Amino acid sequence: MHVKFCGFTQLSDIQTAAQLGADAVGLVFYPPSPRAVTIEQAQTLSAAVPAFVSVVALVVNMPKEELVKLANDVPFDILQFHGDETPEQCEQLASRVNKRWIKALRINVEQDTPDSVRAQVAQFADAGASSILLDAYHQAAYGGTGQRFDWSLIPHDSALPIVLAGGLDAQNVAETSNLPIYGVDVSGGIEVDKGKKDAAKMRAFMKAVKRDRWQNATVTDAI
Ligand SMILES: O=C(O)c1ccccc1N[C@@H]1O[C@H](COP(=O)(O)O)[C@@H](O)[C@H]1O
Repeated sequence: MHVKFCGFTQLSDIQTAAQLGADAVGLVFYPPSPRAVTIEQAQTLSAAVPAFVSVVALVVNMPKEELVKLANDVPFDILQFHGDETPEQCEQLASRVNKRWIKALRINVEQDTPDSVRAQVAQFADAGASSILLDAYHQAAYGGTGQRFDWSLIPHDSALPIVLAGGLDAQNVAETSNLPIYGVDVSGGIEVDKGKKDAAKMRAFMKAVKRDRWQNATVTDAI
């Protein structure tokens, strides 16, 4: 199980996340978010991330010119499109800045089914996404709402590895162990305040994921 911690604004928090073994750390480039960072903040934060930890730039409907400037100014590894971007837009924007990308789909329990989610994933797979992130739909926010969705809507035979997000924390992450997912992503569940992470919550989250991972490991996994 891979772990992404998202929404960093403070240097000590991102250093702690890396020390705890997070696979990826996310920076939010969406000004309305309470977790948004400036280019200058992002430069400082990304410079503190060691080798083998990926820096993810989360954007929401960001115009091309702004994205080009972001990619020029901030070293990051992966783009996370978390808005209304179509597969074609994601493909064009990501290729313009030469980055791998993942797309967040916001699951609406009133409308979505495993088949409709699978079909959307296939479209983003065709467009070149590396992974799909599934988050809860909220009518007033693009993400970071702390809300879960009905996990039975996660398709089993997805065309892309699935990262689960939305309302995860150290208490509930073990419940994800039998889901058909590649990783988990958390923001609010490791915070004391929006954008301010809590070292104890990050540690508890990692322990819960890794404990569960090794309890369920097969011999092949463990090699
Ligand atoms: O964190 C934000 O403020 C945010 C704003 C706009 C889009 C996405 C955002 N966060 C992402 O939302 C999911 C779930 O967050 P949570 O764990 O439920 O708080 C996660 O990918 C965040 O990175």
